[in-house]
Amino acid sequence: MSSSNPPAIRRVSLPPLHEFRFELEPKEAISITLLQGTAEVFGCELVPGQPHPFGDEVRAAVWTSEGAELEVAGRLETSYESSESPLPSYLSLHLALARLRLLARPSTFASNPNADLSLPDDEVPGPRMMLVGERGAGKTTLVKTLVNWRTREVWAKAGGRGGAANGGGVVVVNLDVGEGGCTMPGTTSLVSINSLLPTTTPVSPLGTATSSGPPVPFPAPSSSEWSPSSSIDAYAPPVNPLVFWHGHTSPNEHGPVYEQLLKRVGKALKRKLDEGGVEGWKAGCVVDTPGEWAEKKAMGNVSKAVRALEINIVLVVGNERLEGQVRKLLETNKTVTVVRVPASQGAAEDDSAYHSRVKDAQIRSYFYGGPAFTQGVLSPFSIIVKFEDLRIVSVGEAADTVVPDSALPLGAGRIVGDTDLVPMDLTASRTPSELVNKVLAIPQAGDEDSDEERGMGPVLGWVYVSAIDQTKKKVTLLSPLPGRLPRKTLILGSLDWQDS
Ligand SMILES: Nc1ncnc2c1ncn2[C@@H]1O[C@H](COP(=O)(O)OP(=O)(O)OP(=O)(O)O)[C@@H](O)[C@H]1O
Repeated sequence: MSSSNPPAIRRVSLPPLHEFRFELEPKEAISITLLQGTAEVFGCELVPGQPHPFGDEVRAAVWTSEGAELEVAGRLETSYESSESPLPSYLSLHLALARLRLLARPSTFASNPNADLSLPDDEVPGPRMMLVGERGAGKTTLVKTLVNWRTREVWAKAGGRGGAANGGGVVVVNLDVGEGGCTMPGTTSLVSINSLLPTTTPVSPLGTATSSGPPVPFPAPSSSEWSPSSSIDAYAPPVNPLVFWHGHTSPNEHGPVYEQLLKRVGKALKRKLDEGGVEGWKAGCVVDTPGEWAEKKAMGNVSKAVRALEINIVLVVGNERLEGQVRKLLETNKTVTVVRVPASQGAAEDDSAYHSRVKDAQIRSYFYGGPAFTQGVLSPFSIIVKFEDLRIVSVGEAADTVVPDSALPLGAGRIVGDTDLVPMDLTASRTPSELVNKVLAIPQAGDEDSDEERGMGPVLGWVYVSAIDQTKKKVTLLSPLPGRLPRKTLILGSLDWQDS
């Protein structure tokens, strides 16, 4: 332990099928040690005798199937035991998914050149499941839990840890631009998960795409307050996602761009599932969606995503009313099954201040690493770029400010298309206020590629605008890597952050 002051210690005897739920206040940090029995946090097992650190206002729960004795060290004001855990129904769902994966069968048409093409295709796809639920229903947590159980299942079959490296990992698709998942907020992403996803802080719940080398732990805090030691074993695992930049934290902002991204994600998912070998294809995908989609006015997005991602199971996380609405929405779609699980009473909608603190911490972690329990230290670089070496653009930005189509004279087109790139005038007087503190995406597509490919294609990473000097015609950027920018074109959205 990292300080001289001994921590408050308490024992928790958790009966079978109970949860020990806790919500940390900003200055609180605890460690939980499993003394007896078995227990897990969102599908990731606690290792007996090893202190597991938690901090940074995380809200989580330890669940036990057969009973557990826990030691909780550190100050913790809000915690309680609950006998009303939805985990048994989540476990039944996991078993049902495991069965569907067993029954999945690739088309014989692809492998048999002599197949009779007049017969119907005999492909039985694995589960491609999308979660729908209100904000704070626990969708991301359930995604994490199901993925962890899948990883443990594959490891058990392969005879031990790391077995999933041979394939069989589920593809996690994050359509919730409000949170980063494993990368920057304002993005949609796809990633095949083959490692356990521990919970230590609210940052990087689905792994981390930022580690560029072996993790270097943060130094222990110097305050006399006790704090648990961080453990590299409990870090969010490094993952390698394919990421598309929306640039905004609500799917309703620049809706047409978001819709285009859905189609891109759909195509990328097909490729990703094919690349994962037969076991990966059978494992299918789990898709996290924005809580906004559970509202009646935004629910149309559910059917759009079902079509774009070829979803065959829509999992409603919540009440029967929402289930009824989703069933009605999808009643003409015969290839989709709608099922429901209850939301966890431990899950709660995060208030906007908390949400914004987590968003800031997620952006910070991309550049500086951390929080200490979730990821090691990273050291970003400050780079100065001349105006002439930069082209900062927005995607279809001006389209929102022009009049609607219906108000245009007959035959006249819109000034800017939904996905056109609109360059920013770096010399304009309003530019510093619009640019400083913004996060800019670096497209994978090269400067010679089409506007559409740069604006809507996957991204390499991000830089942050620290300052602009219009007299010297230079922009100061914070970058995860030193040296020249890999692309001249950088894409602006509305994602901002204070590097303090
Ligand atoms: N069983 C539980 N006990 C305690 N806290 C929980 C539990 N399940 C989830 N939480 C917490 O509740 C909060 C909301 O959960 P989560 O982020 O999974 O919901 P969500 O439906 O994805 O929300 P959003 O739509 O806003 O993204 C999170 O802080 C999460 O850690």
